[in-house]
Amino acid sequence: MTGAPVIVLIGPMGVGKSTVGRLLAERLNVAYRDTDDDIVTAEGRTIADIFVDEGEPAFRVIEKRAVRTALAGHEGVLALGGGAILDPETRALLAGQRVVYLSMDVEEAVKRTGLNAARPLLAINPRKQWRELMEARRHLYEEAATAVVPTDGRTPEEVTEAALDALELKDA
Ligand SMILES: Nc1ncnc2c1ncn2[C@@H]1O[C@H](COP(=O)(O)OP(=O)(O)OP(=O)(O)O)[C@@H](O)[C@H]1O
Ligand SMILES: O=C(O)C1=C[C@@H](O)[C@@H](O)[C@H](O)C1
Ligand SMILES: [Mg+2]
Repeated sequence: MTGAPVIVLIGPMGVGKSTVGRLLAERLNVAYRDTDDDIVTAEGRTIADIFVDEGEPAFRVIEKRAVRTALAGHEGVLALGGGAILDPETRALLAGQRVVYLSMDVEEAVKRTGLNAARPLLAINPRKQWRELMEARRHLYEEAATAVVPTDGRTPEEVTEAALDALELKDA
């Protein structure tokens, strides 16, 4: 019998979920886990390859399963893929969890993600794509969040401290 993750990180591609997630895990002395990594390991191929081979809807089915498994089996810090909150069952599972939404503005997003082909949803015209994704998703991130932590102009260490403060886990 395992409990829930101590923190679930959500937010858009490149906002720093992996970077901050590892720092939070170190601070809290727990393990870090990332559902994108779980999917790559289980499938034996990259996320970009899954998108190309099977399309986004098939990826979302795989992702939903990976998120459910990780929420039930991981007690450390858990980062979800940027689009995981699109799924209503995933959002229902997040209710009652300690969820941190890491946010940033579009210019910061372009700086952090660049033109990286590993992010298939930002492969063409990343600034426009990112704006459109956020229009569709911002309210979902906000609704799922226990705490919103802006990352613009903050180092990963500062974001980590802000998240611990927001969750009142500073002395944990
Ligand atoms: N607070 C920060 N300030 C500046 N750069 C940052 C910050 N946090 C992360 N980065 C940089 O931004 C990039 C994306 O960070 P990271 O991979 O942690 O984001 P992510 O949310 O896990 O992205 P992904 O969508 O790939 O899962 C990396 O190059 C990282 O070093
Ligand atoms: O925002 C998204 O829809 C995605 C984010 C990444 O974490 C990956 O899960 C994938 O590239 C899709
Ligand atoms: Mg990541």
